[in-house]
Amino acid sequence: MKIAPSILTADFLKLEEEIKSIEQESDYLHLDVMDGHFVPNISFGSHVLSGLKRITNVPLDTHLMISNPIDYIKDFAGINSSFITIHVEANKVKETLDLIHSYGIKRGLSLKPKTSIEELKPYLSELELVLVMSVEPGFGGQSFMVDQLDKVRELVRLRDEHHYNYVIEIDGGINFNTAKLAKEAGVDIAVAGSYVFNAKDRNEAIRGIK
Ligand SMILES: O=C(CO)[C@@H](O)[C@H](O)COP(=O)(O)O
Ligand SMILES: [Fe+2]
Repeated sequence: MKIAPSILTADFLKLEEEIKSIEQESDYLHLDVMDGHFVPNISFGSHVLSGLKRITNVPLDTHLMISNPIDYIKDFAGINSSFITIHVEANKVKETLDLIHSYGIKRGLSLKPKTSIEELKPYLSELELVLVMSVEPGFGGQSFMVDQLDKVRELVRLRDEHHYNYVIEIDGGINFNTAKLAKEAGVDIAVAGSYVFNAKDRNEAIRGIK
């Protein structure tokens, strides 16, 4: 299982140093973009992220928790992210996924804990990533919702049955114990924010999860 530390819990006054402190063991850098409308919190936008590629070779994994992602895909395409993930509860899902694809970026689709997997089904054949939220989106440091692993198991089943190409990512409340459950359910990439950034030895924490 790959690990994508979320920089949401990093100290933004020394972001470069913070990224250097985890990049040795990180498979992706997970970037949580929040608009204060789709979720009750505001984080950062493409301008803040635009220099990341100059300071790290770790591939970027962008998670857009915004209501109208179509208006911002051009800006986020400019940061050179490997994946851009939008939410199925956002506006203009199909058009936005097509736009992400037109930039040669891998398309991700996420769902909130209360959203049924049925909502994803029309899009699964065209996705490179499905992101299962294991907390209510908006904040780091929440507890893992173990019932969301049923969605992971169903996504594995659907992928096998229809030969889909997506990887399965899980996001929220990942730590040493919950990562094991995620791996057993079939997760390919686990996002870990507070567990990594609050650890004394961050690379050791990531190695521990792996
Ligand atoms: O997308 C989100 C929250 O909305 C996540 O990526 C969190 O930032 C993960 O933080 P932890 O739950 O691991 O602290
Ligand atoms: Fe996230």
